[in-house]
Amino acid sequence: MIKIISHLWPNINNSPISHDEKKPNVLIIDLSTPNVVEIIGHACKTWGIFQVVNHGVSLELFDEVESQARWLFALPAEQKVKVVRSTSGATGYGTTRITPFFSKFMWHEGFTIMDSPLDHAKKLWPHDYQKRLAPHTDSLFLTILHQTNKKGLQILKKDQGWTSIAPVSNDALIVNVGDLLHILSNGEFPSVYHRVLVDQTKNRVSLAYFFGPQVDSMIVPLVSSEDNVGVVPKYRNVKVKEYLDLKDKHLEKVFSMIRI
Ligand SMILES: O=C(O)CCC(=O)C(=O)O
Ligand SMILES: [Fe+2]
Repeated sequence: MIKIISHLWPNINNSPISHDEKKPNVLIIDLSTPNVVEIIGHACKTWGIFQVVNHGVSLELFDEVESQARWLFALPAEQKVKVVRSTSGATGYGTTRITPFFSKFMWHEGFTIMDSPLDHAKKLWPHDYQKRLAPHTDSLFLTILHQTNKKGLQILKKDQGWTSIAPVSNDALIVNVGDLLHILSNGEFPSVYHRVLVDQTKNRVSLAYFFGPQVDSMIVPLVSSEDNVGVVPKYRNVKVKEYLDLKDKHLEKVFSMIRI
């Protein structure tokens, strides 16, 4: 599933939301390194988020995607709502899935593409916004993010509070662990809690690729390998669809509902 997200601001001079400038030593991983698998495993255990460089995706492709995204978001509202995502659907134009859990909508618009983005046409664009993307974990295995405005993404790091994560270069990708990998790894790779603050003076476009299994797959905590002798599963087996439905209803409480 791919989501293109935009925070487009009118030309106003409101003071920008301040961003935490702490420089975290989040791992920057060169994918051509020989022991890259171990390094990624370490990053998933310690941070749940890391950056990758030397991934083979060209800067030209990112530039092309960004200009297509800007063109898409600049379309008149009447045209965009023709592909509005239905309340139960995953694809099309609209707000984030976490929106129903917050009293205010997030100021952000997105196009999500899975099979066909041309799902249902229904006008439901909200009018009351908050100027950020609220704290959440991503639901699938891994999220791969490309951001054109380097500021805004923050993760909640134990003992450090909200910590900014900025890509090291224009073509660096940020990768973060999602809930299904958390369950699959029996909590060894915890899904990372993150949010996005938006600077009102700048447009922000981000491209998120959510990597996950088919919805009818069963997620089973991996405890049977040689390294895991004696380890008991912390979560019950759960079908992807069931997990996503539970999360839609209960958001963060979902882990406690499948915990053994
Ligand atoms: O825009 C970003 O940098 C992150 C977006 C995000 O967290 C999401 O879509 O789940
Ligand atoms: Fe996210």
